[in-house]
Amino acid sequence: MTDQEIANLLIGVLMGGQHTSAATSAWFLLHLAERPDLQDEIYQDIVNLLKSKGPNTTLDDLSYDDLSGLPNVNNVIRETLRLHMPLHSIFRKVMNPLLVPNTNYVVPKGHHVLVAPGYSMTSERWFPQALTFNPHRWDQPDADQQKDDGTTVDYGFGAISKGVNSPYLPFGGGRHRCVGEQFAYCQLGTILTTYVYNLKWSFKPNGKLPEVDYASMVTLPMEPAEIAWEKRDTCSI
Ligand code: HEM
Repeated sequence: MTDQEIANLLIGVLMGGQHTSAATSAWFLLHLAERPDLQDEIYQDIVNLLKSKGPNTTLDDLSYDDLSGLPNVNNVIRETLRLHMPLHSIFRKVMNPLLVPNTNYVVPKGHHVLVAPGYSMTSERWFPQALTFNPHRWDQPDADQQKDDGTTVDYGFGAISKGVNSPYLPFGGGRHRCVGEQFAYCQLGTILTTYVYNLKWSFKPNGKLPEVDYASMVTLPMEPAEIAWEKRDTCSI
């Protein structure tokens, strides 16, 4: 591999792996600032999980597998990614003349096409009350009305769905689908669990959910995006 290729790959992993998770964390903190009820639900889930693992269990004792026992944590991440897919545009180079379905248009070889899954992820057609932050919509595992045929493929980083015809595609689809999805859920779940177990938060007086900055490379909140913290009894930071 050349130095240029190594540098390109590192930029891909660092950009793809850091900015995306940072943006998602910012958005779930901001949405939860409006929803103390959801913070408390997650807090109660964590307390129950720690109790179930025996006396004196702390957050540090939790493992990767334990995150699957915190459904509200995963649902908050899933819902945040629905409303705020960090990479709003996905590009593909057309390798063979491409007929646009149900039309006479053909995209010539060598051109690029752009896909914006945020369109279907915020469409009423697929998600009732689409612009409302409602993690509980994911209590139904098929809330994305996945039209998947159930087949999976393993490109070397674990089996993933082959399907690209779901309206919910925050990690893209096909051959260049995100390789970091599982890592991202682990990282984001750890961040959210740590925040909720230690702190409660809300907007400052007159504060509100900020607008989206679509001009930034990943969809970040516009400034000001400030919240006020309060320590919980279980705070250890
Ligand atoms: C919330 C977190 C993340 C989101 C929403 C996300 C989203 C995406 C999307 C939309 C793509 C493009 C897929 C396509 O073109 O179809 C992608 C590709 C990629 N992601 Fe992620 N990503 C996240 C986290 C991560 C993490 C944590 C890593 C690495 C540790 C990572 C590594 C990559 C890489 C290397 C690619 C390029 C794959 C390829 O071209 O074959 N991502 N990601």
